Amino acid sequence: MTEIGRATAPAAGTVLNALATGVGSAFAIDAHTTATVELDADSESVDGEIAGAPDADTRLVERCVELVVERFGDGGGGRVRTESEVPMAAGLKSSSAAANATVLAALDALGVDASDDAGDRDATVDREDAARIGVRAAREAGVTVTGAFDDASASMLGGLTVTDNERDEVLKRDAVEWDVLVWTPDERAFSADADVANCKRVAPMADLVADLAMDGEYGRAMTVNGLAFCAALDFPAHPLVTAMPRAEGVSLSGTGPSFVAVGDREELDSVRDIWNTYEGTTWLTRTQQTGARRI
Ligand SMILES: Nc1ncnc2c1ncn2[C@@H]1O[C@H](COP(=O)(O)OP(=O)(O)O)[C@@H](O)[C@H]1O
Ligand SMILES: O=C(O)C1=C[C@@H](OP(=O)(O)O)[C@@H](O)[C@H](O)C1
Repeated sequence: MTEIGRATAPAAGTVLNALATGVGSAFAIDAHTTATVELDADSESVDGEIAGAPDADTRLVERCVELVVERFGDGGGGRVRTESEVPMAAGLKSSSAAANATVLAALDALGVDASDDAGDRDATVDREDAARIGVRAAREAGVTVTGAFDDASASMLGGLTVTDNERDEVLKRDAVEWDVLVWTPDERAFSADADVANCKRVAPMADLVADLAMDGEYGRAMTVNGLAFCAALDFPAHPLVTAMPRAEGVSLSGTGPSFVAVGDREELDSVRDIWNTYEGTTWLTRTQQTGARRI
């Protein structure tokens, strides 16, 4: 018998890149990845497919299904297919969105409820733990440096999180209501290929960003993060400088190449006019508060 589950999870933008110190911060945005999982007791393996990207690496989502079946199921394999609005390897946490959607879809196929509502007595796994399954799969598939629990928790829970990626713990969670401007150049930058040694050199700035974020000064935190990581990862500073007078915060997102600016819509519209002259795609979205869910 085949059991089917479906779920969706949002992408995210960066406040603090965790590659310097292991502490990171991210916020969910309104662009989503959807996963459909079919579990089959007679099948021995899990086959992944990414819509529109036949050559992309499917090990992350296959491992997510395997880990869920190992922990909550009774053997077997199946199929997972993702469809995504999130550009892959562009710094917008496509990997976290795909992993979270897949974990929730696999749980859904097994009839396991995932909820972080303390009053929900039927919940078998809370959403933070569900995100940790995706983080484990990302480590095992080799698509991450720190595990990226910052990105995974923001995508799973919605809103903004600050996390310790060595312990996979949420240090702070907050709701943020921002318009978000994104510039995604055409090139791609896989996190696993990032210059980690150079990121570690900017650790004193990462500590400052963490302090600002823990104090709720997210905009200034982001901008300091942007200056530090553009320098460490050799990305241009001009998208930051042009946005700084108008945005509440602006940063390189993750290991790039996308940039994100947050603030008021009218101010971001004028930044958009400038970023529109850059090659690639400039788009407006909003922060997302509810995180991942089954559908
Ligand atoms: N829609 C998707 N379906 C399945 N796997 C995905 C999807 N999007 C991304 N991934 C996985 O995540 C990897 C990219 O991760 P990463 O370099 O961290 O980029 P990002 O910053 O977008 O998360 C891909 O190589 C692939 O393994
Ligand atoms: O692999 C990792 O451990 C991380 C990758 C980066 O994100 P991207 O995957 O978006 O580049 C970074 O922002 C995050 O804090 C940690």
